[in-house]
Amino acid sequence: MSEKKISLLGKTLGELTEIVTSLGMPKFTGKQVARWMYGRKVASIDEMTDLSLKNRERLKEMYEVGASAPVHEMRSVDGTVKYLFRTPDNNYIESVYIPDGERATLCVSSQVGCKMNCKFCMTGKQGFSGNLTTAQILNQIYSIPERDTLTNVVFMGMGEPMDNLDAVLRSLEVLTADYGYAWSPKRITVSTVGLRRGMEHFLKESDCHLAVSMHSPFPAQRGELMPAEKAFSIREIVDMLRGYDFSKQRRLSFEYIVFGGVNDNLAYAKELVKLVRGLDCRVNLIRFHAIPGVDLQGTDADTMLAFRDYLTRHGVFATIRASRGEDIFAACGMLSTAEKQAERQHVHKDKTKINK
Ligand SMILES: C[S@@+](CC[C@H](N)C(=O)[O-])C[C@H]1O[C@@H](n2cnc3c(N)ncnc32)[C@H](O)[C@@H]1O
Ligand code: SF4
Repeated sequence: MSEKKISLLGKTLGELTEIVTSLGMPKFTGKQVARWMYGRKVASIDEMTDLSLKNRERLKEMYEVGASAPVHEMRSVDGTVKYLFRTPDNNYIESVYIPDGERATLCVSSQVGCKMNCKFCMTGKQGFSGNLTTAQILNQIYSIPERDTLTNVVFMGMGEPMDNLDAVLRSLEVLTADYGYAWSPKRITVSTVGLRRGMEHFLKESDCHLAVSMHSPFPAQRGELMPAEKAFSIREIVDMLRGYDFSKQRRLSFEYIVFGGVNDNLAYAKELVKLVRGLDCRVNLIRFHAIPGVDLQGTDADTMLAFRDYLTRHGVFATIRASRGEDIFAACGMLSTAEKQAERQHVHKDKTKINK
């Protein structure tokens, strides 16, 4: 994305209409531009051939499509592909394409780094560098080669979506509106550590699925793993969620990384059942992807199965999430961290060369 021109990618129909009318074009041109952008997914304004040449030239003076291809990709033996996008300020964000039979899910990032500092997360270790714009969020979906095969999008990449909610909501509007991708909100899941104001706003403004990262049903232990617990605890989160209807289209799930010897015995399963009793939800058990310098490990397959079976027997629908892309820096934030480190070493080497 060039810095000089403004991206059309990420603009809502209202904004596109405002842009074209301010340039003296008729109102309906806004709809035409939206169709070229989100329906045809064009690479340039020149391709918008039902706009007059004069109008395309006028639009090009200040605007561009604003899509930019990934700078790096890593392919796993299991078909998973990790893409790395560069942001204008030379940071990196990751998106992961996960094919699975008839489904193809893209896991997208919402921020560069993250403020939440969860103990087990590589993105958290990076600290926070900035929010992604709506254009940068949508570009991850717009600019991968598999874009036309996607069936689902999950906001489970780098960053905390509820901490960049305006941009996330605008990207959800474009993905679900008739003028945009026209996807059902059932194809999209937004994952969060559980920020109160953000969740309330999200639940009011969107019909997409919600996933809450739980990782422990005990507030004290959760607080050690996830500092956000101290601002709004898992008990308060669950109480708040009881006020919403998840029995119909919208789904509520809890993510639970099963750490060996930390939160994997049945006392935790028992407390989890107690915590979510009466709430329409499911629990996804996740394998931990080890990250350097953190004294946590995953649990074994039998313990994971026993945990799932306990939940299921006690009325909580639970699944074990298949671990994908183990061979390509599976943990979110690993690839972008590696890229940034390599770049720093390169700069360092270049500087030492100059100094010699
Ligand atoms: C990277 S976060 C992004 C969304 C949001 N910030 C959140 O925490 O829910 C998506 C999911 O990945 C999980 N996660 C983070 N680091 C992980 C790791 N090393 N192994 C497995 N899952 C991890 C998080 O707990 C969360 O459930
Ligand atoms: S798990 Fe989510 S909230 Fe926690 S540091 Fe990572 S990206 Fe941020």
